[in-house]
Amino acid sequence: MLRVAVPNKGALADSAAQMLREAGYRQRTDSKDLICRDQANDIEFFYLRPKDIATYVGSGDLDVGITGRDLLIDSGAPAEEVVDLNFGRATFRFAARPDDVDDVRELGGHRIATAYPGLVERHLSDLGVKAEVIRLDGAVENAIRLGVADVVADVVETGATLRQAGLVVFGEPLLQSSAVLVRRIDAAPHPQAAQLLRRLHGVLVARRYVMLAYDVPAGLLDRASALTPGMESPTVSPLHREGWVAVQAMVLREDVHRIMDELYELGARAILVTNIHACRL
Ligand SMILES: Nc1ncnc2c1ncn2[C@@H]1O[C@H](COP(=O)(O)OP(=O)(O)OP(=O)(O)O)[C@@H](O)[C@H]1O
Ligand SMILES: O=P(O)(O)OC[C@H]1O[C@H](OP(=O)(O)OP(=O)(O)O)[C@H](O)[C@@H]1O
Ligand SMILES: [Mg+2]
Repeated sequence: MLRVAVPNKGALADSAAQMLREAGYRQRTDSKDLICRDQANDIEFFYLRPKDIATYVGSGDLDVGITGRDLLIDSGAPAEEVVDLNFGRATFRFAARPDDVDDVRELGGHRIATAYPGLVERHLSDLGVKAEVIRLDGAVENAIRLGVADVVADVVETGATLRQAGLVVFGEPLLQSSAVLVRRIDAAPHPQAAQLLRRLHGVLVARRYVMLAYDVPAGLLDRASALTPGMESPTVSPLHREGWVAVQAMVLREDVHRIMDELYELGARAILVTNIHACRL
């Protein structure tokens, strides 16, 4: 049975459970449950703090897990990213009072408060900067106001928390983070892990693409196909009406309205868009 770590609460928990549901797996119905066994798929989910997930996976106690890229790096665990799951996007940045520090090269000798000390220390050592890293559990923006630190290093999503604390970001982001599937480095192949990965890929594709169907005069098929090349090639079926064909192809969701306009101008009609619920490519 495959043992999978899933965030139990916080910024990644709901989206992770939603994605696993879309991939056809059973998920807990009570947010207090810490384990959910999906017998039919031979897989067991363990709900854990996202900060601990890379540690469990790196030690081999669990086979794979969903966590943040920043948390994976922070842990220093022997685990690696298998796929970007395209949710929980955030940047990880330095911030300080305006007109205080505004360049990472000026960080030497400063006190940096963070809940991600492993990530920050690694970054500073890569830059060759010697600073004091103060490990806090959260609400790190307050550390400056309270005189505990001069700089914070934290997750920034909308920037609202920093703004309210009167802080501004400086320097390049340390990292662009998002939710990722992780496994132990050098993990042996596992059939259920391969199935999980295939299903998650299916969800990612189903979210990014829609199915486009339209009718077009056969003489315009080449030009229409160039607009909708699909994955391998569009499906073309005969229509009862002489000289017309029906076409079906996957297109990127973000492009669909532009493509529909172009198809209509070309002469295509009955242009329909439908969602894809799941797929294996
Ligand atoms: N707005 C956000 N705040 C915090 N973390 C976020 C946000 N958006 C995405 N993330 C990502 O979520 C992960 C942190 O999740 P975690 O559950 O530990 O933090 P949290 O939601 O702040 O929960 P808590 O503060 O209750 O521990 C990181 O990978 C981080 O990059
Ligand atoms: O850029 P924003 O959209 O404001 O989001 C980022 C903020 O949200 C998180 O804090 P959280 O509310 O989880 O509190 P915490 O610091 O106690 O973890 C994170 O630590 C940042 O402070
Ligand atoms: Mg938090």
